Amino acid sequence: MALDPDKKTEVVLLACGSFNPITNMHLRLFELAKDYLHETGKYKVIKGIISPVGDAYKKKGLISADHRVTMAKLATNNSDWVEVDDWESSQSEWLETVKLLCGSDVLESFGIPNLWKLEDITEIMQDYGLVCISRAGNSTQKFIYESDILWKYKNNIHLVEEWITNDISSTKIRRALRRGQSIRYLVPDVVRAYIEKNDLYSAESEDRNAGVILAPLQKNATGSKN
Ligand SMILES: Nc1ncnc2c1ncn2[C@@H]1O[C@H](COP(=O)(O)OP(=O)(O)OP(=O)(O)O)[C@@H](O)[C@H]1O
Ligand SMILES: O=C(O)c1ccc[n+]([C@@H]2O[C@H](COP(=O)([O-])O)[C@@H](O)[C@H]2O)c1
Repeated sequence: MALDPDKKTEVVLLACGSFNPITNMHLRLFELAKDYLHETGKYKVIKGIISPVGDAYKKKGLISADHRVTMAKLATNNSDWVEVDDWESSQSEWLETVKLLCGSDVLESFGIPNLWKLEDITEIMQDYGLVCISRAGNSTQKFIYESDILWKYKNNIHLVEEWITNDISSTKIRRALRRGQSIRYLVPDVVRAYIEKNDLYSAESEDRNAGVILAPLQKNATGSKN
């Protein structure tokens, strides 16, 4: 049977990360990627999934997965296509990522020695593809030219230039909170209320996992990775 050339490929977008806490920009990533893919005329985005990383990732300042998942769920409650999956966050071991929607800092992290397994990057690129939203100040295109593996699979990388630039990051949200500054209009109101009610971010919480080597690198150091 001949394939229908007008049939659009259905796409599920998966975003991994700490979401510590989730911000309006994380939610914008999905809208930007969906608009971009629809404008190509080839894809139909049917679902978006947010998968917060588990506590075993041990990134500095990472508060408990329970809180991070709850905030992500509150933030997506009124979305009709983006939802939160807590499977990854509830695993006792840190897990490798296999397909994704990401910001360009994550794409650039592919180049950090021993952080990602080469076979994982290859699988993501070859079998699933990647939608990358460029972050203000990042020259992602140049990075793709300079990386052999990214260059090889460049046709599977959808680079979305974010022309309404917005440099919100979770790090900046936590910093503002430590300084007693307002985070209103930077994260969804329900997330802001949850952070305040549970007094989630402080100088103490920022010190969590201080001095711990990130899980992927640690795995590598013990020889179980690569
Ligand atoms: N302003 C932004 N523009 C483009 N991508 C972003 C932006 N903020 C976050 N992302 C992307 O969202 C995903 C999840 O990010 P993560 O949870 O690490 O948040 P973050 O804001 O980057 O956190 P941190 O400040 O702690 O690094 C990653 O793919 C990251 O690149
Ligand atoms: O799969 C891997 O090898 C891998 C290596 C490094 C990072 N990751 C994922 O990338 C995400 C990075 O999140 P963050 O908050 O550190 O920017 C997080 O979801 C990690 O699990 C995944």
